[in-house]
Amino acid sequence: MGSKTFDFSLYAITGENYHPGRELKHVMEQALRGGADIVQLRAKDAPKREVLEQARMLRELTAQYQVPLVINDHLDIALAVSADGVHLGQEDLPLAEARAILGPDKIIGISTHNIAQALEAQAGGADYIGVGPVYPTGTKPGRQAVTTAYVREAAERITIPFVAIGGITLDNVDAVLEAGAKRICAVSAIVGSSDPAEACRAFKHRLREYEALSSPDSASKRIRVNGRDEWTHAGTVQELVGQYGLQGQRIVVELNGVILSKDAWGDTPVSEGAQLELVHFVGGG
Ligand SMILES: Cc1ncc(COP(=O)(O)OP(=O)(O)O)c(N)n1
Ligand SMILES: Cc1nc(C(=O)O)sc1CCOP(=O)(O)O
Ligand SMILES: [Mg+2]
Repeated sequence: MGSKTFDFSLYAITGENYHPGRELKHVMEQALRGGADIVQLRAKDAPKREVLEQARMLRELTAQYQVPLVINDHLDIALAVSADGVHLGQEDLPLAEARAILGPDKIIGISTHNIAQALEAQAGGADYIGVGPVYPTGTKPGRQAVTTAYVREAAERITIPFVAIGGITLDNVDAVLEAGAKRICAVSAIVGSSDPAEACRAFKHRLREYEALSSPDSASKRIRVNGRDEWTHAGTVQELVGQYGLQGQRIVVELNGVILSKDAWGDTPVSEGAQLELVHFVGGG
């Protein structure tokens, strides 16, 4: 992925401690199949050489799914594997220094825990900020939760993309979306799930529902997808496929009972009342 045009709603972060006995590649591929639309490699305990190998593997995997890869903490590894960017916390290399090293085209995300830090990161040219930890989490034990009050404040005052993070699960995500988050991030609720693909699909479903609810404008269309009523802003079938996190995957699209060739997706409008079947083939070969 060469350019910085990126947007996302579901951000998946690695966390090897959460899936003993299951390979990192397998777990993250499941997350991508389920619709994660940005991936971060976060390996706090591994030796640097191992982090580099994991980064190489994830670079290849995320490229297959046309999803950006961000490296936590390590700018050198991000550069070595041509990752799309880095994520830095308040104790890490400052944004200005990171930008000077990485240049304007790489994504830089900054963790923030209060609105002053968020405004500073925004003014300093961050591409997105993390807002958290919204809830207490075993992934960062001992960190005080900022609660949904900070999510609400970020939604009111921050104009760059922000992603809510920390203790977010399928049981509490509605409150986070209700507070105004349009992007959410999870470690344990995705990679610690016995079915990361299904966890991602469920998160994406909630994100889509809130997106449609929060912007009931004239572009919102009622459609039926795989037997369920949904709202969408997608103009074309291609956009709809992206909205479902299925870009780059092996799928067949049936629109109003007719199978649509992939070449036609970009030119075929999604109209009010359209009935779609998105048939997703799982497995290799
Ligand atoms: C998307 C996102 N938000 C916040 C963090 C936390 O970064 P940081 O504060 O530097 O803590 P560590 O992850 O390095 O322990 C993140 N990684 N990603
Ligand atoms: C890595 C991280 N950063 C946070 C922050 O608030 O900056 S919260 C967090 C942990 C996220 O993991 P889980 O989804 O398992 O709670
Ligand atoms: Mg860090």
